[in-house]
Amino acid sequence: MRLLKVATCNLNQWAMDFDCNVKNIKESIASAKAAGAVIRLGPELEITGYGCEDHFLELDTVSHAWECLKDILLGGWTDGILCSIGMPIIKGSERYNCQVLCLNGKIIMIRPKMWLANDGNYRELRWFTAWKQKDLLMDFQLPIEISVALSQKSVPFGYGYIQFLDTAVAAEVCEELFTPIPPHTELALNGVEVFMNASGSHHQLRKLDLRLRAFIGATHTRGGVYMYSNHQGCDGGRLYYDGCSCVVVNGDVVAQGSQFSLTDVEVVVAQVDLDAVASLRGSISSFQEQASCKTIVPSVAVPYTLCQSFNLQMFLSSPLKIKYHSPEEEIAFGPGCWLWDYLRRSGASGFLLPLSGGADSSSVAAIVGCMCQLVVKEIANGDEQVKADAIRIGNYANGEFPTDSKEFAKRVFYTVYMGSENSSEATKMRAKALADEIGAWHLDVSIDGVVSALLSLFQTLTGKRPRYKVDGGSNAENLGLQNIQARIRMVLAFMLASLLPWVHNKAGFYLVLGSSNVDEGLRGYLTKYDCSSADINPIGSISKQDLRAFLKWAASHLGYLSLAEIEAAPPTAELEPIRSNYSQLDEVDMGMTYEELSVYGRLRKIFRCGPVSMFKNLCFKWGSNLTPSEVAEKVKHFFKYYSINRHKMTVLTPSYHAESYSPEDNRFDLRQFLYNARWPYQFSKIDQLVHDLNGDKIALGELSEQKKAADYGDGMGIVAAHSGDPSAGI
Ligand SMILES: Nc1ncnc2c1ncn2[C@@H]1O[C@H](COP(=O)(O)OP(=O)(O)OC[C@H]2O[C@@H]([n+]3cccc(C(=O)O)c3)[C@H](O)[C@@H]2O)[C@@H](O)[C@H]1O
Ligand SMILES: Nc1ncnc2c1ncn2[C@@H]1O[C@H](COP(=O)(O)OP(=O)(O)OP(=O)(O)O)[C@@H](O)[C@H]1O
Ligand SMILES: NC(=O)CC[C@H](N)C(=O)O
Repeated sequence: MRLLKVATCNLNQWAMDFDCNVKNIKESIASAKAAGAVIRLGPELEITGYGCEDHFLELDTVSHAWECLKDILLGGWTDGILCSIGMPIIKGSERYNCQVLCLNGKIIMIRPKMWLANDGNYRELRWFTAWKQKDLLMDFQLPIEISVALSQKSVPFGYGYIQFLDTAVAAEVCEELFTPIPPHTELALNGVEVFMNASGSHHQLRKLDLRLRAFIGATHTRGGVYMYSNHQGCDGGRLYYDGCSCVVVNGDVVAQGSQFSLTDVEVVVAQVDLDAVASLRGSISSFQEQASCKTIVPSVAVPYTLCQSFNLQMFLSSPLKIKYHSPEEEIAFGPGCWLWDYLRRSGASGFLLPLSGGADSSSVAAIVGCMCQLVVKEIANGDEQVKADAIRIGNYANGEFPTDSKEFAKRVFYTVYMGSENSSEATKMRAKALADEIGAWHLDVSIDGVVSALLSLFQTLTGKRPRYKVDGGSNAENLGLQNIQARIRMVLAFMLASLLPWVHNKAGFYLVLGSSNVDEGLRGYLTKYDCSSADINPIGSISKQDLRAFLKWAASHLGYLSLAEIEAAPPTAELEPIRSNYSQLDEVDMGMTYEELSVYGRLRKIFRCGPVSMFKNLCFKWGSNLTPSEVAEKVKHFFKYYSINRHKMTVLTPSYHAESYSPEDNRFDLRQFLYNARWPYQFSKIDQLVHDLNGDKIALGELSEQKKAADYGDGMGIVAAHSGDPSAGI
């Protein structure tokens, strides 16, 4: 037997905070050593943080990373343990995203990333060059200060592996695993038994399965130990890196770290027998045949052993049942942890939420409640960092700290219901009931006085007073009157967030939380700079469908029972007067259902459909219920409003990124914001297709009743917990 103890980790790094990052790296190495591990893997670009973005272009960032690495190496941290540490490195005139492999105070190899992540949220090609010299390791002269400090002049740089006396180990960096020809295939044929994947991978609902399938696939038929390390937390942007560090042996997960956690450093250890890898490889004839004619990958020989021989002090890690969170849990915990990082790092004293008693703002309130529950739980588990942050933010004194989530919420969470003459008693009561259940400091104010003051000012200026549509007003008057309410709420929210702490003798400010969901953004069913224009928004890329499922789940699992009633109520903006024969409803106003919006959103973004191909796809999808001309009307209606309102995406509140169909304009869904909203060329093509189809419906026999229900019904909502959408990318 060749027994090997390995450690990987989830680290909560913060882009550009070198002190925080080095502290976490050292702590993870110390825990790995304490557990007896001889390999320690950390996440991609862990010294700088993954999300430095254009800071990678600054030479300072690269030189600070070297300084930190020098500190780690001179501090004896790498004595007796192979450490893979991620940082940017400039070689000649190019900058590479590298794994620096260190042992006993020396750098033994530098492995630059060969296939960069450059789609969706990723723009690595903007900052790094991909390493392309695959057939040789080059000699890299270390920067002079490092060279002097380490008494080491140069190091092998490039693609290759490390040949120890008893095994071979190689790095495969994040995206490389997900390429059509991943490096581990030929590395395995070259005898590499341990793969170290350092990653910077963000959370997306239902994505974990895609990752795990890749680790399992990499080692199931070709054998190997696959180590995965990831960041965990908000490192300064819209993404939440969701940990899940793990170790997989020959296709079995034998150690799995958390996906969502408030802990800064989590080390995951596994004890494996490398003879199990050799044995599997030896039993597969095709593996042997391909290995015998492999392309030779360069290697660095290190005369050092990593393994122990058979002994009973070291038991073997056995296969685990993989833990997946349901999408509802993902919505609670991902944004909940992201909010905590944002709060503790922003210097704010809490959150303020305009709480309408509707589904969206109530979801945000529940997520903040979940955050408070997580904080109390983590403190009870003994996390000193969470405790120190909570004491500071919650303003505790005399050795007190949070032990009850409602008590903690009262200190860090204000909710405010801002009613107008158009608000109903029902939403007002729901808002109050929910705030009480969470423990928030709740306020209830009427904004009618401010609205009428503004209208009087307008009347003095123009001599006219607008009327609602139900009272005989025009569309423009109706919209104007609605938007005054929405925008006054925004002004009031920011005023309260900055002044309420002062009223309560607390220092600092509160962050205003926004609550528009992804579908409203896509359709533009929100007022520009309304109450949803906030500092940050935890649900901005989550669909209404998923939020409703979340509310049902949260009612029982977070213990906020009033959410069940909130979920059951029809969504309404309550911006127009309620009359016996009229009450404003979202889906009527929008001219489409939230379910349909989810379908349009996915087709537009994930399947990259323009109007014509969306029409064709929907003819198949909905064709048994709708004629082509009905489908055409729906598609045109959607594209008209999408394009009229696209400008609103440019000022969207920064939101947690949770969905691959997010329309977020600033970083993710890059499109113009001035359109010809009549789409004359595309719409006339659709008209021609409708004409050619001559009113045909899709042949009914071709669709089973079950499929029809799934496609037109709730088939686009929350699906099985871990059925990742392969087309969504990883
Ligand atoms: N192409 C373009 N490029 C840049 N900016 C453009 C623009 N077209 C209009 N604009 C600007 O945008 C303004 C129109 O947008 P906006 O002010 O949003 O106004 P608008 O879209 O006309 O109205 C807001 C809609 O959101 C609905 N709503 C639903 C639910 C909740 C809430 C809420 O607020 O709580 C609101 C409300 O019922 C109404 O139908 C124009 O007055 C103009 O200033
Ligand atoms: N009466 C209100 N008091 C406080 N905030 C409000 C009020 N009405 C609306 N808002 C704020 O404006 C946002 C947008 O309103 P909108 O009606 O779209 O959402 P909602 O009421 O939370 O949910 P739903 O869309 O399910 O009705 C809300 O999420 C909320 O933050
Ligand atoms: N940092 C990366 O290479 C990201 C890879 C991949 N797109 C992921 O999300 O996991």
